[in-house]
Amino acid sequence: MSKRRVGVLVMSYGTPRSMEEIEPYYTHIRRGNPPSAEQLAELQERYEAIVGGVFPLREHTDRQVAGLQLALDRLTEDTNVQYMCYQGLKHVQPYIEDGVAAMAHDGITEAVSIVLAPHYSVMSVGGYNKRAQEEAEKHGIRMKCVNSYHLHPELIDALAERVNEQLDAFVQEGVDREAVEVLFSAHSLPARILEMNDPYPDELNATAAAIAKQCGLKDSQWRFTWQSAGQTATPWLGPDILDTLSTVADEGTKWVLSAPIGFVSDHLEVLYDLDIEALQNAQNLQLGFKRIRMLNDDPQFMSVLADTIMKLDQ
Ligand SMILES: CC1=C(CCC(=O)O)c2cc3nc(cc4[nH]c(cc5[nH]c(cc1n2)c(C)c5CCC(=O)O)c(CCC(=O)O)c4C)C(CCC(=O)O)=C3C
Ligand SMILES: [Fe+2]
Repeated sequence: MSKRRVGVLVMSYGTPRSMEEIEPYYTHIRRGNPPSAEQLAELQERYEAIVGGVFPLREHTDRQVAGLQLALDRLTEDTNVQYMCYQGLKHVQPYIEDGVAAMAHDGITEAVSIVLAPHYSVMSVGGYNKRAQEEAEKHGIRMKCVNSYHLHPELIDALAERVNEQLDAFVQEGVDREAVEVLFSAHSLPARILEMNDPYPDELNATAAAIAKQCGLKDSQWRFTWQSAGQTATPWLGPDILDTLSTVADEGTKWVLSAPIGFVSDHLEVLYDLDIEALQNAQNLQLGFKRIRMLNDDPQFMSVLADTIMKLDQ
C-alpha cells in the first residue's frame, strides 16, 4: 500500500556560509538595501567574535531538520502517512521558495509548514508563512501553516529542565537558588506591533510564566525582557536586557540567569548579544551571569515539532 505523502517545510532565519556572504545576507535582511560600510563592518566583527570561520546556526538547522525527519518517521511507522521534510530559509539559500519548489518537484500536493521559532508575530513567523503560502499556491500545493507552539507541554518541560540545570549550577557554587533572578528574553521588534494587537509579547510572557511555574520560581524571581533590538529610528519593544541588568543590579540582585526563550538554536543573538555583550555588562555590574543551554536538536524539541505538525495535519 502506498502511503499518503505530506511535505513538511521547516523554516529558519538562515545564516551566512562564509564571511564573504555576510554582505548579501545583510542586504537581503534589509530588503535589498545594502548596509553602509560601517554597518557591514560592525556585523562582520560580531560574527568574527563568535565563530572563527564557522556559522553554527547552519549546522543546527540542518540537524534540526534531520532530527525532525527521524522523529516523524518513527511516529508514522505503522500509519498510512509519510512526512517528507524540506528546508526553507528566510534570508539565504535554500530560500523558503526553494524548499516549496523542491516539494513540487517531488510531486507533493499536501504540506504543512513550521518555523523554528515558537512565538508568532506578523513581523516574524507571519512573514515566513506568507512567503511559503504564496509559493505553495503557485505550485498547486495545499499548505497548512503552524503559527505558534509556545505552550506545548514538552517545550515547557525542555526549557524548565534547562532553567533548573543552571539554577543547580549556581547552587553548586554556593549561591542560594532563590537569590538568582531569571531573565527570560526574546528578539525585540518595532513597537508598532502593539498597535496591531500582535500576539508576540503575550505569547512570550505566557511561555515565561509557564516555565517559571514549573520551576517553582516566585513571581519576584523572574521577569521578561527584550534583546537584540535594531539600531533604527523607530522605537523597539523594551526594556532591553542591557538596561534590565542595571535595573536588577540596582534592586540588589547579585546573580542572573539568562533564558532566551524566543530562540531555539545557538546563533549570533545568543552567542554574541548574550554570551559576549550581556555578559560583559553583567560583569561590569558585578552580577554573576549564566545562560540556559539552547534546544538545538534535542530529541524533546524534535518531538514538540513532530507533534505540532501531526496535530495540524489531522
Ligand atoms: C523576531 C526575530 C527573530 C526570531 C525569530 C526567527 O528566528 O525568525 C530573529 C532571529 C534571527 N536574526 C538573525 C540575524 C539578524 N537579524 C537582523 C535584523 C533583524 N532581526 C529581526 C527580527 C528577528 N530576528 C528584525 C526585525 C531585524 C531588523 C531588520 C528587519 O526589519 O528585518 C540582522 C541584521 C543586523 C542586526 O540588526 O543585528 C541579523 C544579522 C539570526 C541569525 C543569526 C546567525 O546568523 O547566527 C536569527 C536566528
Ligand atoms: Fe534577526
